[in-house]
Amino acid sequence: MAQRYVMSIDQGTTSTRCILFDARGRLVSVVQREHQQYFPRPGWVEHDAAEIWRNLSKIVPDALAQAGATAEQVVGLGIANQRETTVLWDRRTGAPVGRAIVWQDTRTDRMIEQLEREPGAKRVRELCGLPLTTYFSAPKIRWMLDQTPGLQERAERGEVLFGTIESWLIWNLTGGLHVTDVTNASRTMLMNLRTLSWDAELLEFFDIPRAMLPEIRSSTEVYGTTTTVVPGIRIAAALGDQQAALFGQTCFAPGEAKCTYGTGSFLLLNTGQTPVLSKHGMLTTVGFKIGDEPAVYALEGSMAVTGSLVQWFRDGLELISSAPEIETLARTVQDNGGCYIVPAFSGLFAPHWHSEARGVIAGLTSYITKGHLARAVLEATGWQTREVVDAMNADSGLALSTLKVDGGMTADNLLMQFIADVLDVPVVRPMVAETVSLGAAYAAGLSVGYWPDLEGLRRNWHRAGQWLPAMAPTRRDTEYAQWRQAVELTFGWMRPAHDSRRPAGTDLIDVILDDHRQIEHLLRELRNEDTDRARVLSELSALLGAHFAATERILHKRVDISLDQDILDLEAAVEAHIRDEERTLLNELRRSLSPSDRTALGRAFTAESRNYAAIVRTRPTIPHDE
Ligand SMILES: Nc1ncnc2c1ncn2[C@@H]1O[C@H](COP(=O)(O)OP(=O)(O)O)[C@@H](O)[C@H]1O
Ligand SMILES: O=P(O)(O)OC[C@H](O)CO
Repeated sequence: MAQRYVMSIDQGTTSTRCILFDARGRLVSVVQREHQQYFPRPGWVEHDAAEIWRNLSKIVPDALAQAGATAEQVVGLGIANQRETTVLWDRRTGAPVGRAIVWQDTRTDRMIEQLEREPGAKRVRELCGLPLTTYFSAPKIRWMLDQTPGLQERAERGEVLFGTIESWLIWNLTGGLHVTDVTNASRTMLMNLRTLSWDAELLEFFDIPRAMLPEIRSSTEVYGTTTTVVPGIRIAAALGDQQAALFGQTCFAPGEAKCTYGTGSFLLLNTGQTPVLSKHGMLTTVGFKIGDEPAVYALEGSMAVTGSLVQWFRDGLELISSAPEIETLARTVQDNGGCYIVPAFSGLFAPHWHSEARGVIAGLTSYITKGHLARAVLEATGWQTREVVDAMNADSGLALSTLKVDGGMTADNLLMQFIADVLDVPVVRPMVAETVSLGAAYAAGLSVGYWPDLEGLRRNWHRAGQWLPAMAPTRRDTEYAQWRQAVELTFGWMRPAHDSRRPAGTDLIDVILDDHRQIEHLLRELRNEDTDRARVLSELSALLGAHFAATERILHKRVDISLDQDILDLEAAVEAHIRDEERTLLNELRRSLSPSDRTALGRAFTAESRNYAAIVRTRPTIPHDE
């Protein structure tokens, strides 16, 4: 009989991998393709979902060809994917709406500041287990719906669909099945952690139409069969990549944990069948759900920037030409020379969750060489792990006794030793380093009966590397204190919009767009019956007055909108003003103004708004309609 395989796809932040595994969990073939990273503005990160799909279409047949196998020999396909990254697409044509917004993207930081002030903000974490930050899908969806006129209405009619990457890939592979798995759904901020279904309160909070959302399914079940690329393969599992790694590391029992060190790093602890809400900055997430069995939950400590700091050292600073060279360079010195790098490139994730933080290099003196910087880069991953483990221990009431690791950075011995040193526990690495792919394969294999049970999978786990702690406690404590001091320096760098502390040099177009988004937000708030209308009307009145005054004085454009009119008429007039300005005036300004003019006018516009706010506090406000 012909050999049978499980196929897994790992759609990661930087590349997509297709791997065939045999029954003993051994790799039979591996094909990988990178996709382009788009950084259109500081803090923005985008992917082209169509490119990711094209890459997948190439690597799947290539992986089969490399193994000399046919589709009939594949018992099932498991998909693991970068989580949270948000794709919108047209149900009819299947074309993505703009680029996908990647999990690292911080463009919604101001929106988050505003949402935090909303009455329902406190409930969000209780319902979905996640803090309000730029990281998750809901604010990204909201941002996309706000950007394109008419998109919200189309989403309400179900003409525009949302999915995380596995959902997008399954849609394409099956010719239109719109599903997501429960682990990915648990990263959107829209799923209720206990009912495992979309939550009405959360949908209303973010104003996201239910019609655009996929159906939530288990992590292991046959969703459908591929109809394209290589037709006839059962899609038998899907998991977020970090949950897939938890599965691949066979952390099936409560108390078992792993940390995957890739672009970012993610430590997950299996907490069993009850969700544990963190008091120390961990996320509560779904670990996996096997068929009809109850879901298994996890606590997660997410570190946004770890391997990507090494990439920045290589590509941004050009101090090394390949990632492994960082270890060689770091070994040219004995220690970090007092230098710390806190890579808050996407704000700070666990356990701090400061969307407005930005990175620092602290402790610079003329003594510091690129060797010290290389050490500081690696140590940043170690210290971030320490912060996460401390928080995890505090939440679970247990002390982690060993850390199972995997991912690209585990090739770095100096780093692995440093992690063992700062955690003061052994660090162990399994034989198969491709744990994400292996986890997706395990889940798919279980789903179709290729592997009978979890115990059999456990027996496949073999230790390949171990690092034991060797750092003196006093050194550990002193350096940890310095790290924490450096972390504090990153807080509060980016200020929210409409905060009087907004930096004076803000770009004009951004200032106007910020005003528009804030005005729309207040109008939306007015439609909410539970809202404090008097407060919102007074905020809206102040903002409209300041915005119109600045538009007239700085842009010399007359605004014929009276604040003294019925709220419905005012709403229509304001919406027309926003539409008109964004279609015409802003594009003209983009074409005609130089960057320095934009900054100067942005400063003037902000100053004029503030001036108005200061002198017109007693001017008439929008009339109450009750
Ligand atoms: N020897 C090394 N030392 C430190 N970092 C490394 C080393 N080798 C690879 N990396 C980092 O690991 C990351 C790649 O790991 P991988 O698990 O493939 O990531 P992902 O799945 O997130 O794409 C890159 O960010 C790279 O900079
Ligand atoms: O694709 P990776 O390995 O960088 O993982 C990304 C995470 O899933 C983001 O939450």
